[in-house]
Amino acid sequence: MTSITCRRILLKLSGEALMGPDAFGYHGETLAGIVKQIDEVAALGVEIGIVVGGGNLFRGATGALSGMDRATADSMGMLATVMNALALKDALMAAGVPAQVMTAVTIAHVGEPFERDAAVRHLEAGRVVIFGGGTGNPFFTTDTAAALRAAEIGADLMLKATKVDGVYSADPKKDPSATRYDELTFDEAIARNLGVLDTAAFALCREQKMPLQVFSIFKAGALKRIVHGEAEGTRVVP
Ligand SMILES: Nc1ncnc2c1ncn2[C@@H]1O[C@H](COP(=O)(O)OP(=O)(O)OP(=O)(O)O)[C@@H](O)[C@H]1O
Ligand SMILES: O=c1ccn([C@@H]2O[C@H](COP(=O)(O)O)[C@@H](O)[C@H]2O)c(=O)[nH]1
Repeated sequence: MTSITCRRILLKLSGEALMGPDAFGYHGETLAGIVKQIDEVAALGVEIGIVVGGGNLFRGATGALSGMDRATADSMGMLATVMNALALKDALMAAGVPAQVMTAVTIAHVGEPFERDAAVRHLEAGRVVIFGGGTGNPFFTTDTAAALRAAEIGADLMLKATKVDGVYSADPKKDPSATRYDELTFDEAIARNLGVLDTAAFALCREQKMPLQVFSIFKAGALKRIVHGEAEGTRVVP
């Protein structure tokens, strides 16, 4: 196999991916498959930060649609991502992978409050750091939180692990004629309004010259192939 192309990565993990074929919550077998992929890469010595979404539990926009105050609904969404961070930490620890949860919203006894230097120390000590609570601010998403944490920890690469196998010309779940890109630029992704990542997250990656790889977390061994520099999903480049 080829040599490792990154030293430190930030993995944005879809919350919805954690529910596998179910309609809500966590699917044990799917979670185990994700943990296996993270373990494979951690075993190579790659430092791994993770931002996990909340789509398997709650999204603020859904709460707002049913009449909730948006900022309150977003706080609930952020708490959902903390729950996912704890579920992921538990599954990683059970598999023997050291992991630490850090939260953007302070919740005593649940995880450490996010602090950049401490996060880097955990990474250097070989712990997977799971960032819960998004950015800590309403009206944002975990995509933007991922781009932010990737920049803060000095990641070489941001990865978006999701349910589709890359960036398409349109949402492949809605348009079966959509075609997948192997590579495109941030300028192209923003100009074409490609909805796989929010525009704020695309823009932050572009500004920070942070390459992004979008891939399906359901493909066994995909994460390992990416850190070995092999083609997988779509690469978005500055
Ligand atoms: N141009 C596109 N290319 C690929 N996927 C797209 C595109 N436009 C929209 N999507 C949709 O974006 C989804 C992934 O992003 P989304 O933010 O909805 O979920 P997520 O990152 O999986 O987070 P969570 O489930 O935690 O909210 C895909 O499942 C896909 O249906
Ligand atoms: O910085 C953030 C990140 C997230 N939220 C809220 O959490 C949910 C779940 O996150 P997803 O990115 O949609 O998976 C999101 O819908 C927001 O309600 C937030 O407020 N701020």
